[in-house]
Amino acid sequence: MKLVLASASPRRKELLAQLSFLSATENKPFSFDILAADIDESHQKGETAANFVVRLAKEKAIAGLGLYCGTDKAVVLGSDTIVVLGDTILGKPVDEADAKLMLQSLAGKAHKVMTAVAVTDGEQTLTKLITTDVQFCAMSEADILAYIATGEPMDKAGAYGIQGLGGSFVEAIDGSYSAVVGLPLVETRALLCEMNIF
Ligand SMILES: Cc1cn([C@H]2C[C@H](O)[C@@H](COP(=O)(O)OP(=O)(O)OP(=O)(O)O)O2)c(=O)[nH]c1=O
Repeated sequence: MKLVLASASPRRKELLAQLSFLSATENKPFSFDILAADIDESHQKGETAANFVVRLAKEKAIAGLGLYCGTDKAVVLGSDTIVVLGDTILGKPVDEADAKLMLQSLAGKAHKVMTAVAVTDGEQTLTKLITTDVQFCAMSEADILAYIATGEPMDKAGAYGIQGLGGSFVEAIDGSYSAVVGLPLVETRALLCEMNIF
């Protein structure tokens, strides 16, 4: 059985590699292939944030299985992360002005980070949704501009990375740190166990 990560995210690659060292069935880390599954990530009218993020994770896994060309049977993992502030869903900023608006809206407030993981082998598709509460400290305009100037916000949901410089603005977190970074370790490991990867 081949494990395939359907993701272009370097964070997801690192987190899955971390899990691979805990493989109980063999005395060596399991290997996995990586491919980028490009899907339409637009939100559908009326769709809840939870349904949206789970749907995207599933679509990435299923699209990844369609792209996989190997001869072994594959289990493909897809994941998606969004930031939810009240009724507003924040994905990745489209440009710096968008990043500024996102950070201004998050500053001094609490929001939720939702990460969904899906694994599929073509016969069964399993999903998990993890929601984490994150409290941001107040940010001045200068803080926001300085942070955007580092470039870090641009490829991240909500325009920040808790694992990087953005961690300086995170006052408190209640939930899964790895899920905020992009791949919840405990739940992903459980899904991979269910698919007999561990
Ligand atoms: C909130 C937050 C998000 N992120 C990242 C995780 C995801 O990579 C990204 C959200 O975008 P996603 O669309 O979930 O993922 P992606 O486009 O980077 O990768 P792929 O779809 O190919 O798997 O934001 C952080 O790295 N740190 C954080 O603190």
